[in-house]
Amino acid sequence: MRGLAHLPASKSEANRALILHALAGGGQLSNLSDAHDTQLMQALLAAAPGTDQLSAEDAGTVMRFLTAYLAVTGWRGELTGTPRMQERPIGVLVGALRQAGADIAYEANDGYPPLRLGGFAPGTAVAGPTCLSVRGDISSQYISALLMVGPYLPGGLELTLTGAVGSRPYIAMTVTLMARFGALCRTNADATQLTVAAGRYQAADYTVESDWSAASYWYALVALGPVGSEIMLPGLRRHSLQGDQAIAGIMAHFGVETTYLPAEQGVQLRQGPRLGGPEILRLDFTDCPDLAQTVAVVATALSLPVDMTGLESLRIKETDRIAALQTELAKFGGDLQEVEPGVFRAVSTGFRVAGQTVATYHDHRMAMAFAPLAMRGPLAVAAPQVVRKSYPQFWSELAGAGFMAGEAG
Ligand SMILES: O=C(O)C1=C[C@@H](OP(=O)(O)O)[C@@H](O)[C@H](O)C1
Ligand SMILES: C=C(OP(=O)(O)O)C(=O)O
Repeated sequence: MRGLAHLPASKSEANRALILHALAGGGQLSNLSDAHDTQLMQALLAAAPGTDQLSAEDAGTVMRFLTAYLAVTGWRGELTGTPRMQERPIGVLVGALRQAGADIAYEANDGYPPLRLGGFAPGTAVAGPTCLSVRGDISSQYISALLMVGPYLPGGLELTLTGAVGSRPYIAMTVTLMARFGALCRTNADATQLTVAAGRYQAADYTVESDWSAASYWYALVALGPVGSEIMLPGLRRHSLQGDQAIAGIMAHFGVETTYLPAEQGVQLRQGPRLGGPEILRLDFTDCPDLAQTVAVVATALSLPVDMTGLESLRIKETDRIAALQTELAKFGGDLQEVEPGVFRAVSTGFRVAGQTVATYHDHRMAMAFAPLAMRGPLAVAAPQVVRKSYPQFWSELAGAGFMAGEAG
């Protein structure tokens, strides 16, 4: 395996920075990637003033962050997405924005895109902040979207989170980036209430970090590769804003050692001894749902059973990722069953890689999570171009590392 792989920049950081930059009206953003979700956010922000028809395509962050941004900036028009996006819920966010004074209607099904935005008319005689309350167990993207427009709501925003809250590191990332652009966001002790001061963002420069979610596929390659496999990943930081940095700790269980290089040069991955542990490892993906597919594939391929929890949000992502994993793992002799409510056990039933074709369900992570199985035998990936959503160079980087990228016929 080649010694170095290039990662894309984080689409989560980039799409927040783009919204904050648009509201601030200045500053220099560096290391924006050519990932489609990032390119799309840039293109739609630029196009919005001159059009009344926008499509967020299949990009969750674009759909949710733009809904809030367009609402408070008084944009009028239709915001839609792919057929799959029209199945991904947005009712919690729309409900909150309506309460804040946004005119938003559903064009087809209640609670789902496409949306018709008809302007913003917040109350005027407000004493204190705009108080909104949202549940936190469907998508943290609603919360990030509301926080980012918080300074522009009358009196600022007091946001109460109810119930279980998933993907918390993404909320923390939002708060940190808002601070970079000069907005003050305070959190109470149990992190159920977030208060954003009214004001205006200030122009700021920001360099987007490389993407830890994308790094997870290189961790998988090292875990499944021959003894001595190693790879360097430039651009990853020890002090990351990304919750998917959790992959470093998770993959230690599968024998991948992470070394942070000096001066934030990146990380070096090396296959080493596996951490000892219980017979069946238990891992919680509540805070890092995008890592679940990578880990399910590695665990089954290595015959190291894992009980996976916190997978609830996987059903409403680019595809139903639990169903997709179950179908595709079964082709190789892997199994993912719900052994008790909310606990999915990933196990091998005689794992073998021998020319199977992986279906990808319009989901970049299905393609990239299964690709490392090439370390164990030949396989084909259907519709490989799905990777463009977050990691357009994935196949060329794999080829550079010694793999022949081949498309399924
Ligand atoms: O805010 C973000 O950048 C994201 C939040 C997560 O979504 P949920 O909050 O819906 O879990 C994650 O799965 C997605 O890829 C990116
Ligand atoms: C869930 C994802 O993206 P989004 O929700 O932004 O479409 C993802 O990239 O895994």
